[in-house]
Amino acid sequence: MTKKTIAVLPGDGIGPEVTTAAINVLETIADKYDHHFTFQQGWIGGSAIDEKGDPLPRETKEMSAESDGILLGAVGGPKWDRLPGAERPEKGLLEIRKSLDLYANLRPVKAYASLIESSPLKEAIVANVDFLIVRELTGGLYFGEPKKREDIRGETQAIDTLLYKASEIKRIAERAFQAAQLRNGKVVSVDKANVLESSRLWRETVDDVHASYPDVELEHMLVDNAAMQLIAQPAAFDVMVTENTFGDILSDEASMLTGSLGLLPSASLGSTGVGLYEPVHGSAPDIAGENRANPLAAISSAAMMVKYGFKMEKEAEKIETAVEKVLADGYRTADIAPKMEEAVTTTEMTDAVIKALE
Ligand SMILES: NC(=O)c1ccc[n+]([C@@H]2O[C@H](COP(=O)([O-])OP(=O)(O)OC[C@H]3O[C@@H](n4cnc5c(N)ncnc54)[C@H](O)[C@@H]3O)[C@@H](O)[C@H]2O)c1
Ligand SMILES: CC(C)[C@H](C(=O)O)[C@@H](O)C(=O)O
Ligand SMILES: [Mg+2]
Repeated sequence: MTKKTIAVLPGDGIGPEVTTAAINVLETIADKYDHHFTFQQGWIGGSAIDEKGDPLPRETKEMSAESDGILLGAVGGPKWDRLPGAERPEKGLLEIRKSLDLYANLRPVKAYASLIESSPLKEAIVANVDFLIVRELTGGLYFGEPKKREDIRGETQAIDTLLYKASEIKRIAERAFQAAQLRNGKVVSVDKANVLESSRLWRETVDDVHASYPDVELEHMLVDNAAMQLIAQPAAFDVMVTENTFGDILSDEASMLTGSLGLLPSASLGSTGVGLYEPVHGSAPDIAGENRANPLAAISSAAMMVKYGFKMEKEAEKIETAVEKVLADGYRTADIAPKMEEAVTTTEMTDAVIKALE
């Protein structure tokens, strides 16, 4: 019996609904394969501000650091939108990523065959889409200093700093080349090297790292072109590596190649051993509390946890196959349902996945 302690940080909006779904799936897996998973809940985001006065309370940070893996829902919502940057729910998420040095955010983008075949969404969904976005997660505009507002001659101005050290670029490039070696051997590095100094360093560093991976093909692409190529020929991508902000935007764009943002999982990995697993989507305040959210992104994030965090390959595959099966069987939450009246709820979709695991 393998024992694992999982820190569960549901957060805000649909976060609690989709993390509950993922926990139910993980409990089924534990029963089936004779593992023992202990779940410890912690506050993060807006609900943590309300309960503890801090978007990342110390106890959440400590519990997460000591866990074997962190399962996160989403943070944020209109209730906290007017708070200053340093006090916002999103600050809790950025702080946990930074404090655990989770610099490599893996965001797989894969179209399910059954969604292409059986859904009127088929024009949006593109066959053969199967690539991995490797997003740098602890640098760039999100963290660079100075980051502040100031009054200059009676006018307010705001500064964010896009800063990258060569060492930060090197380690994420290494992750991308290694991922490509396990896939189809092709990396596209996305930057804005025609304008940004940080991107010119990015490009040079990626080229330097590439010298150690001669078996991997490398192409550099400007981010505006990449945004277009993702739509024009998405099946041509294998691994895309990019900086924090570009990766955030391009992954939401890429989600629509699969039909919905509610399908995309992610793993944030770093140097400390503990990983954080969360859907790419946010707290979806427009559907929160309605049992309408698609839980598959969170469930697939749980699959990434058992695969990357616990090295349980067959358990991960079991979850992935169950997700494929429920889609092939026609289960559709509202975001992917051809007709609203045919949509299943979050809990019905979760129950279908659990049934498919048995
Ligand atoms: N990792 C995170 O915690 C995270 C990620 C993105 C946004 N956010 C936060 O979430 C809040 C809302 O942001 P937003 O509205 O721009 O983005 P969002 O991702 O929450 O929602 C965008 C759209 O996608 C839909 N959607 C998202 N997830 C879905 C799911 N699982 N099933 C069905 N539909 C889904 C929503 O209903 C909405 O229409 C903001 O406060 C933002 O900062 C948090
Ligand atoms: C909520 C926000 C800070 C976060 C990000 O930009 O990293 C989110 O959009 C994501 O994609 O995880
Ligand atoms: Mg995002």
